[in-house]
Amino acid sequence: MYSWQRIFKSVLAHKKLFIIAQILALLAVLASVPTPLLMPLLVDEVLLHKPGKLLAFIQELFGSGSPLFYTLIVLAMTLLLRGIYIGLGILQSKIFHTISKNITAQIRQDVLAHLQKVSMSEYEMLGSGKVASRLVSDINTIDLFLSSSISKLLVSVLTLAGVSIVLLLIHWQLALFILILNPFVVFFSSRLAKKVSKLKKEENRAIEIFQNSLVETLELFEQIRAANKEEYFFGRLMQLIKDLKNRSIAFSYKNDAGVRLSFLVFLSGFELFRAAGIITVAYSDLSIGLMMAIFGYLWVMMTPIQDIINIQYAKRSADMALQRINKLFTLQKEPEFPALKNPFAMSEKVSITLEHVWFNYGEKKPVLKDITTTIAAGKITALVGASGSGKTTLSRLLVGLYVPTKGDIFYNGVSMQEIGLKTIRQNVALVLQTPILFNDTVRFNLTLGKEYPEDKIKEALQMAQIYKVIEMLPQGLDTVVGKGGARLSGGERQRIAIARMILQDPKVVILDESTSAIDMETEKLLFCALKDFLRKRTTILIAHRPSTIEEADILLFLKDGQIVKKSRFEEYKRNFCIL
Ligand SMILES: Nc1ncnc2c1ncn2[C@@H]1O[C@H](COP(=O)(O)OP(=O)(O)OP(=O)(O)O)[C@@H](O)[C@H]1O
Repeated sequence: MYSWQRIFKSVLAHKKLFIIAQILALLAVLASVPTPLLMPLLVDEVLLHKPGKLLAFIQELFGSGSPLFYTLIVLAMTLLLRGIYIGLGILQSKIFHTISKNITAQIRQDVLAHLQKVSMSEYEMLGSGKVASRLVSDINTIDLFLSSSISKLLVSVLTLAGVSIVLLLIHWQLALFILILNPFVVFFSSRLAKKVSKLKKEENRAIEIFQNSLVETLELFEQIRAANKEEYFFGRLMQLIKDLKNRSIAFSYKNDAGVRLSFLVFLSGFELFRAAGIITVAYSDLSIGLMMAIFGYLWVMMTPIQDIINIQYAKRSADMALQRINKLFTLQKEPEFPALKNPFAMSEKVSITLEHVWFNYGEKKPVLKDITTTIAAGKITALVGASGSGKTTLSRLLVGLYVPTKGDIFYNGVSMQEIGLKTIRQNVALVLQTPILFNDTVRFNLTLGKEYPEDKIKEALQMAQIYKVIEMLPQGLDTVVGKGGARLSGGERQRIAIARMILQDPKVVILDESTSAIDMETEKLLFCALKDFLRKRTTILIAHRPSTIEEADILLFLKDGQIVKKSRFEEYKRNFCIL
């Protein structure tokens, strides 16, 4: 979880950079504070012929001259100081941005590192749009606040302090009047900021809902069109756009009104101070030049005050963004079992034993109920059962995507709790019915980034009965398959997934309806080619087509989450009608 305390600790972790930037900020302020004083002093000392310290300073350095000479010298000094101020400002802002980008990149990495370990059940509840918006816009909001606050807050406070000192030295009564009124501006603005933040929250919620719905509609577009439901789904999106628009209007104009109102307060104060300045000149010894300098300082004060106000706005948005990011950190991780033993390394073939295995998704009723059975090593076991009986759930447990709610699973007699889920997933491969491919090349979809010799890839493709298809593609193995593998047929995608599994060379193979989209003839060829490969391993076949499970040595019958029968295929065929 990230708190502001933790984030600012990370800022301080960049100690060296942070100190350099603070020194630059201090120097920038030192260069900027005296600047507004220079030109107005010329009014008194040159125009009104009351020579003072500035003129004496110029004469000592550059000698005496005409009013034009003095004005040009002061102009040059003013521009130089302003140039130094801007230059130092750019440097320090670069440093502060580097610090804040480092921190936000770290937050992004930490969120991703957490998501990587989140349990599957939590992951299923997450919308990808939701996570994307949190990782992109919420972290940007934090970045905006961080970079503006750490870079501008100190400069603003120092500038205000410096200006206050100069004003007090010029005319303390007028200065007190200005300085006492200014906090009211800040207070009034922060009250406005609070009100606006509520609307911002609603706007963000509307953005999130719209984004989730948009992503889902676009992803399922083909199904939506096939079901003739474009109007319904796109109509829903239109409604969400309207909702978003209304909330955005409410937020943006009120936000704008808030900013303008606070500016109005400032401007009113500004005019009031100017009036007070003229009165002070009329009734005290304040010179016209110094009055003009005070007017100049009023402008100088405007930027830091506005910056402080904006930082408050940014802080409120960033608070909410941080809350949403922290919600991602509350997602439960999958259990981390220590990798104490590796039964897969010990022997060629692996048996699997389930002991009183129960499983339920979240708070729902159990899907698997007290399953105790053994899946023999080196055999092909078919899992048979009605739709919804729990076959896929069982295979997810065997591959270590979920862990049993109660009971345990043993591989060659070693509990999964001593093997670790990572080792299990390395050695147990699950091929799904509808594999979704990466929008990348066929090669990447086969290897997932791991290096394999070309002949191994070819062999896997041949075994999976997909080599000829790939050969015909315009760029062969380097052809990009489209989003989710859209440029390939369902059966081709299934065979690519099987080829990937062959390359992975697992000890246990689970084929969950993974040949359902392949014609029976190719399926037969596939199983013939896979025969030797599967015989050297432990295989679990899930299929509804009797022809697919013909090769199985043993059939396990699942009904309502329980194993109700174990038999051979011949027996199954004989009792088909009874079952
Ligand atoms: N991620 C999930 N969250 C909640 N419930 C789930 C989830 N996946 C499956 N279920 C429920 O678990 C039960 C078993 O589903 P499972 O997919 O394991 O059945 P199956 O035997 O493989 O079915 P099919 O033959 O149709 O693929 C079903 O009632 C299903 O609604």
